[in-house]
Amino acid sequence: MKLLNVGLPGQETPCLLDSNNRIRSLEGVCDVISSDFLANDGLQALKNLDVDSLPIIEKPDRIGAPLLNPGKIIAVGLNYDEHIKETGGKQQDEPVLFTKAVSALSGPFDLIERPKGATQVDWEIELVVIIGKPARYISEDDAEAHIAGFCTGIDVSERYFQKSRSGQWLKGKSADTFAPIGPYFVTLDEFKQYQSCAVSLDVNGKRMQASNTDTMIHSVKKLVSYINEFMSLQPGDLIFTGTPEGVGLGMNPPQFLKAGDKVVAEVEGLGAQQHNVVDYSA
Ligand SMILES: O=C(O)C/C=C\CC(=O)C(=O)O
Repeated sequence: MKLLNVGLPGQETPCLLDSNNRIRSLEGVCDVISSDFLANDGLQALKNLDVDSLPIIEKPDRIGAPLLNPGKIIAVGLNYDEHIKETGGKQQDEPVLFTKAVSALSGPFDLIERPKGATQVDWEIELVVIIGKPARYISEDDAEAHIAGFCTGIDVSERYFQKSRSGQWLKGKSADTFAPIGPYFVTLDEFKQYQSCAVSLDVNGKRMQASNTDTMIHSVKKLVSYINEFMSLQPGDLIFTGTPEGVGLGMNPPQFLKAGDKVVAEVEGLGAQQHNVVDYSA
């Protein structure tokens, strides 16, 4: 099943994408697709639905993030060899984890806003895991039982804030609009190929990132289990699984986003996002 939320921020309603890629409303059938929806076994309630009877939405006002109100966003750094090389780093003994503020969440066609004082806003296409069931100290073998599905995401990053403002990476990873996800969330039963899908990102029509999740250093199952060593996971929690090579920081000279740029990002099978970049204005 492909699930999405449609509507202006704060007024989203639940929808699904049918087999002809038409958006159909789930209003009155279930609540908005959110951490509460997953915690309340919302996916189970959608089984045996008569999709053809659901009203079609021809022109949605806006497509929102396909999972609202995540309790936390955990992200993985340096999870592809070529990306480690381009940043001049070396592989760490264990996965690198950081958080992104939940207020960074945004929709798949929303603006990416360069925060006040930003000079080095960078792109990072990523496969995003959506947790479906509570998880505590689970093994890699059990990880899939706790995954609801996947979506496309961009780990937008302000490199100066991340690397030169002291302390943890989260300073550069958390501005509003820095975690766009969607356009839809594909449930695990329809997306078993998560460890073998193409990922790409273009800036102003030029391909910057092109890789495949089969080159991740730490697999999705490993990451879910590894994160669980340090914290429990709850329905709706998001895991950004790391970006491959081709970020602006790795270019010579480095290249960053400026107002007016256009970013297109896609994980194969999970849909494409498109964003215009603007500067923060009060
Ligand atoms: O130079 C570093 O220390 C790391 C720079 C970028 C890595 C990153 O942000 C990631 O998510 O991976």
